[in-house]
Amino acid sequence: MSGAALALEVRAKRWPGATQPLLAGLRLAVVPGEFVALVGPSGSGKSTLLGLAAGLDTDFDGRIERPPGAPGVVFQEPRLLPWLSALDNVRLVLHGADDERRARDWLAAMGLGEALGRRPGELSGGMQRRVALARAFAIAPRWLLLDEPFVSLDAPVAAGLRALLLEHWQATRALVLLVTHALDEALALADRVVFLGGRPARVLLDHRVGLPRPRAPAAVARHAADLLAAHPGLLTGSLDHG
Ligand SMILES: Nc1ncnc2c1ncn2[C@@H]1O[C@H](COP(=O)(O)OP(=O)(O)OP(=O)(O)O)[C@@H](O)[C@H]1O
Repeated sequence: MSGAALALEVRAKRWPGATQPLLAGLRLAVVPGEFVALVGPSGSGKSTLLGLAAGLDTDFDGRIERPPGAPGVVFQEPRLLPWLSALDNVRLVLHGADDERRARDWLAAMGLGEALGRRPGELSGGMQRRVALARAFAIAPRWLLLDEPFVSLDAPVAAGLRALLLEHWQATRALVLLVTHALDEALALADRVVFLGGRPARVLLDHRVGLPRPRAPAAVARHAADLLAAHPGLLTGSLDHG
């Protein structure tokens, strides 16, 4: 595996108190420049796996190779510092003389140019998520870990942010691992969609999307229908793995 890839090998991940591992026998590699979406039913361990990838959780049996540098991470909860303005939440991760300008530019790109001085408590949930995205992109990371970054946003806002993510990914060729429960979102964005499921959870299917970009919603919907027809039970994690 190339030194800049993300390679996850999880022989077993068990949370304290659980009778059986949540994840077992799971292997997943993402190469530089690749966009991989991780899809699976609620509770299948997607966020747990992202925590292992990020190195935030080291309590597991297995091995992880990471790309150099810190990842840009967006959690399900925006995790902003409540006492800092939107601008300062982004500036916090930046260094250098032009940190304020870069933070302003990223927040403006997220449509938050008017909200720079507001604290997280004065922002809607969707606006807080956009600050978290700006913070993740602003460090120009070689790798991005995104946990349901577009969930519970208004549809047009989510669509705009997906387009921004794709633009950023294409410009930087960062490696992206995106957790989502939405198959259409995964197929619209990713090069590969990796389906988790079973108990303990493992990779049920590693699917190369192969649709040309840009991807029209109708083409994505057709691809999703074909995939589900070929693999019934894929989204409930009950695929017969043979
Ligand atoms: N900090 C924790 N301590 C103990 N158990 C945990 C912890 N975090 C997660 N779990 C357990 O792991 C299971 C899977 O959680 P996880 O959030 O990884 O799944 P998920 O696939 O991301 O789910 P969702 O799609 O609902 O976000 C949970 O049902 C819970 O039992």
